[in-house]
Amino acid sequence: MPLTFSERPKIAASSGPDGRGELKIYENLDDLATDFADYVAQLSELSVKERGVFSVALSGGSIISLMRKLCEAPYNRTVDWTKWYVFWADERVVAKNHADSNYKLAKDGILSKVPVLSSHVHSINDNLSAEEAAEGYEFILRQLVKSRTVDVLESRDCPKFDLIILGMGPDGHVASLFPGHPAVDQREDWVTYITDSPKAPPERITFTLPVINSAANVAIVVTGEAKATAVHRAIDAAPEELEAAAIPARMVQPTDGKLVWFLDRSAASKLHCVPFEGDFCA
Ligand SMILES: O=C(O)[C@H](O)[C@@H](O)[C@H](O)[C@H](O)COP(=O)(O)O
Repeated sequence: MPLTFSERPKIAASSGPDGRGELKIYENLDDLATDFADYVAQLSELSVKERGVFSVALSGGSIISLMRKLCEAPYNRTVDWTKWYVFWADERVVAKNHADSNYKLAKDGILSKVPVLSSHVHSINDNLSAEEAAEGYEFILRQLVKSRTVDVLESRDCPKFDLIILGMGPDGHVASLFPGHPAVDQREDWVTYITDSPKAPPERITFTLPVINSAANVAIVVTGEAKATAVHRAIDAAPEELEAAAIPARMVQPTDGKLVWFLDRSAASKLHCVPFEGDFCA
């Protein structure tokens, strides 16, 4: 049996300044992946117990490989996968079997290895333009909110996912919300699109910030030295340190949900709010 959640070696677990989430920092990727699997499995169990479903939105990139432990014992047996409803916080507008597809990445990495029901996996229609794909995805979401498959944030007309899992780029983008891009300021639509992504491929659909910030839980999973500056700017840079446009990762502040950062030591190396001496394990 794996170590219990609190026994597993973390370097530090603390809360970011101004309540900007809980920080979990790990010496290595294996410890991060193990704890992350535990975190997702616990949220799934809680959501299924409370609502009978677990609605989760994935991103692309390295988070899928960091979710690999969910496909192994004990999670492949203990998680009630048939209650999962899977969405994408962002998706590239390419064919679903294209190497750039986040759907393909998740299917190959996780969904083909666990008994999630294919009818519960909601990928974009890959025969449409970016604009049409975003409209179509939002339509599906609105239907599932009506059926309460995806809960709704009472205070706002917004879907309330049980968990949204985000990666972050070295520029501080999350999902396909890039610094300075008008999509970051979209407050009406639930899903928008871009055709000029600075990260290839150019055409993508993406959840807007109101949807991300309406989630019951948001996990941002970031590893590697290349992202350390963006992690600092997102979590504990003083406002005067930031250029005009706050980076999108800093704008992830769930309305009444919980934000947790899963970081390896390299990605956390420029944080000022977490000294590395001693063990902050909770
Ligand atoms: O479609 C995408 O590209 C992603 O959703 C994007 O937001 C990704 O999560 C980050 O760029 C981090 O990617 P890495 O973890 O692979 O660096």
